[in-house]
Amino acid sequence: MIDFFIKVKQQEAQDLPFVLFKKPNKKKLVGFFQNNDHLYFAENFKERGFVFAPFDGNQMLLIPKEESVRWETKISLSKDFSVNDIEVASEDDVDSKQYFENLVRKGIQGIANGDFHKVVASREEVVAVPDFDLVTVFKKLIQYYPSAFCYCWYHPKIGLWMGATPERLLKANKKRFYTMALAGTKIGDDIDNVEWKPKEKEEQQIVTDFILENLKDKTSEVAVSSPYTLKAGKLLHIITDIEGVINKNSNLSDVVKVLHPTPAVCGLPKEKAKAFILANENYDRSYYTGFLGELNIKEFDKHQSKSDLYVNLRCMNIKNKEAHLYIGCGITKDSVPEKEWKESVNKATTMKRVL
Ligand SMILES: C=C(O[C@H]1C=CC=C(C(=O)O)[C@@H]1O)C(=O)O
Repeated sequence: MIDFFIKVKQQEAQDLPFVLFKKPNKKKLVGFFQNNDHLYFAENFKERGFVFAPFDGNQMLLIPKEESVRWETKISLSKDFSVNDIEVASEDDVDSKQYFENLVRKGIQGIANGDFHKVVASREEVVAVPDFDLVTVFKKLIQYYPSAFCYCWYHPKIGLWMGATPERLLKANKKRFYTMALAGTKIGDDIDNVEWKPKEKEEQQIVTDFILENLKDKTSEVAVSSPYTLKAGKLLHIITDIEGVINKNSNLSDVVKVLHPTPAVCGLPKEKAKAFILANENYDRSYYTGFLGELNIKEFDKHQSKSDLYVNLRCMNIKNKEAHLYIGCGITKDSVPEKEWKESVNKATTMKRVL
């Protein structure tokens, strides 16, 4: 069998769609290589393949299982992969900083007016990448972020996206499901010695409550963990695990509709926060804060099909020798615009480190 990355290069040379991905804390790298350049869509979550869905709208792209070949390989993670911290906030950022801080202020005002409890404000940052090489960058991504879902997705009619996300949207195996409530951000890597402030704890509890409340009539036997700290590169977040059973009269599609877009990427209540985002952010989120992953995939030796979907965070779109990075921050009544800007700068380094 030829080398996995030679297969990737061949697919790239033929300008055909593909996706490469590695799940959190796993060493298996998987590729779905589509046989033609059609654009396929998933409509009802009954399809099989790899789905790539935008933040807004229902056009979920699909690399169908029956129109692609699946490859896998084992990767070895080098133990001390040293990641240099890079200075990112510069004078050039003054306009973006001002724009973003104003957006945060508007969000805080919306909360004060009672329009919503929480909203996620985001921005786009463009970095020149004249010598971009997909395989080199993807290899760094999987080395730097072993605990993330790392992916590289390409379609000649849509473009190239890459990311390393800490947020799982939904894992479903027949009727059993798992999801997480994620919120709060701190710089650091010591998960045992982190002190979360009441503001962050409260922000995360709101997310857990939202998920439980909204899944109530679609699921049963729901179990909830205590909140704990999750490491995502140089950042830490609070998460709560939630699992249970999807009711007989509900299905995967119903559960995804409840969860997406999650309060970690949109806000609460969902529709009002979404309307604020669409009206006030000065760019189109496109696939950032959408979701992606395997849909109804049967593993080699097992008979059950599984879906495993992630939220498209800490990601970038490569076009015309530029990397478009996307970064967002959860805004609550206690947010401070300058601090939220700094948090967005820290989050942007997740992708900048691999470029
Ligand atoms: C929206 C993003 O992060 C979300 C996920 C975790 C923590 C978040 C926060 O603390 O604001 C965000 O809700 C992003 O990284 O672009």
